[in-house]
Amino acid sequence: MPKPMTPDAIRTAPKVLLHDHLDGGLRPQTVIDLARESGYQDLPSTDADELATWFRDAADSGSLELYLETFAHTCGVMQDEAALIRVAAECAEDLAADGVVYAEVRYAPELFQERGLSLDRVVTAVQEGFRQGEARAAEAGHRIRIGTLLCAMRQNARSLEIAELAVRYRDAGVVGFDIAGPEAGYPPTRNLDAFEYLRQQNAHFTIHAGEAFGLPSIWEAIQHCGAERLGHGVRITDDIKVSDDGSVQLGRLANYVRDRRIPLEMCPTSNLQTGAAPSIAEHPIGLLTRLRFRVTVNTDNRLMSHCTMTSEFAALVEAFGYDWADLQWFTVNAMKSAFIGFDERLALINDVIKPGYAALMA
Ligand SMILES: O=c1[nH]cnc2c1ncn2[C@H]1C[C@H](O)[C@@H](CO)O1
Ligand SMILES: [Zn+2]
Repeated sequence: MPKPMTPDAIRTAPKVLLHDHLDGGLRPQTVIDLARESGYQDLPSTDADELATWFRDAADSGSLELYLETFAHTCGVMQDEAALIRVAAECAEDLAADGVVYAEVRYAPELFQERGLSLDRVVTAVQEGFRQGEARAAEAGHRIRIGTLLCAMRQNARSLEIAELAVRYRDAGVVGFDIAGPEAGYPPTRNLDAFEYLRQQNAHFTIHAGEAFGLPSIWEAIQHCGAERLGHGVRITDDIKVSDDGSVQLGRLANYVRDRRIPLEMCPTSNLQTGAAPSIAEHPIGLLTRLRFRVTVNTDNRLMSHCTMTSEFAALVEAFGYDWADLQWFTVNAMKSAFIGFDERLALINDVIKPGYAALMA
């Protein structure tokens, strides 16, 4: 008999997370502690429950630009190495306790320089934090492997410098690059020199595209910049026509994305908050999964969206009736799409993911 798909059972299932922001996943109490230690004065509350609610409500804004304003408070308290180490270590512990076995966690090093940290010190501090968190998680009986993605902020025009940083630390835990921040008005082609450099270095990158802006953003990300994956990519449905009789027609870009198996890093709850989708039940993930795009499920920002991988999976199970085989499919899709090497991905699929789901389905 398959195990009933309760949140507790889903938590025990091996999960893979490709799109999670370090500065969007702090524990509320940690934000408060770090603010006190560093003298940060601007927090809207110093009560952990109240602060958690504030982040969720403020992020529930209906626009990506307003959603992004909440990061001033998390970045505001992450301006020294001790804070970065603590946040990264807790991130690893929290993901591991949620049953995540492999995660790619991203952040923008340029946002942590308000008190003079160099980019290199930011990266080494975060890597040290992940190392500590992985070790503490292992002691608690949860194995997790974390790879890091470095983001450049679209509005800041420092992408080549950050791409070089990502390549410099590729053998020290950094597995790829991304651009994040406001999408409308900042097309990915503004960063062509960075993407060109990364391709020449055989380095991996994804691009936030098709979240707050539509098909041109996705097309540029893939065809001009060479993105291997799409952050969100929900608006690819603008190129898919569903007729009243249920028949479906894909445009050329949607066909390309599906044919090339370009991974979509979908983040359902985050999309409700920024207005990219009206509800989980109406989220494009339902259609894209039915059409067998390479869909992956992600958290984006666990603090702002008040979510975990378990709660995202549980919400999809409730809305679409997915079973364990579907959750395994999302997980294997994500593992296949990760930026670590083929041997490691294969080992995680065969030794961890498949046996984990087999036990739940038996
Ligand atoms: O969903 C998002 N779209 C674009 N940018 C985002 C999203 N979530 C977080 N960010 C930004 C805010 C963070 O400060 C930055 C790096 O993690 O990335
Ligand atoms: Zn994101």
